Amino acid sequence: MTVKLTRKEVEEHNNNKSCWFIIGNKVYDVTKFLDEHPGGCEVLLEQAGHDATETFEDVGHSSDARQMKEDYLVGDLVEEDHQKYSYDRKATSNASKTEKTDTQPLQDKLILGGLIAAIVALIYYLFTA
Ligand code: HEM
Repeated sequence: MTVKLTRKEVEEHNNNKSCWFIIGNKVYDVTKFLDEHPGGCEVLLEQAGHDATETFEDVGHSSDARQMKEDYLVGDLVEEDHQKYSYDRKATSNASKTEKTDTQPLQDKLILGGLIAAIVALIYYLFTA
């Protein structure tokens, strides 16, 4: 079973003896990773006890880095402390993009139908002229 934590509990782990932060409503303990982080320990300590989602995303971490962070997972935030992130909004706007492409086949059919009608009209015109 996953451990459920509150933002308040995470806030207490805000130093180099115990450094936790939140990424995407999940809690990570990076105390042991501080000296290994390729971006340096300072940036991690700045986020200690806070929500590091936006900064983590802004850096554009590699998929290896994303995978790596799961080694430091300690638990999930309780439902009440969940937050909507701007990358969720991005995800929704991507979803509406998908909706747009969903209507694409209909547009394609209309264009194709128009073309066929034009060709039929041309043949009819040639034969009756
Ligand atoms: C558990 C969480 C994290 C893991 C596992 C992680 C891992 C990594 C890794 C593997 C890299 C090397 C480049 C790459 O592969 O993308 C990196 C670079 C970096 N990370 Fe993190 N990181 C974490 C959290 C953060 C946070 C919260 C920040 C906040 C600012 C941050 C800032 C940076 C910066 C500034 C670089 C250097 C980018 C560069 O020099 O190109 N990281 N991180």
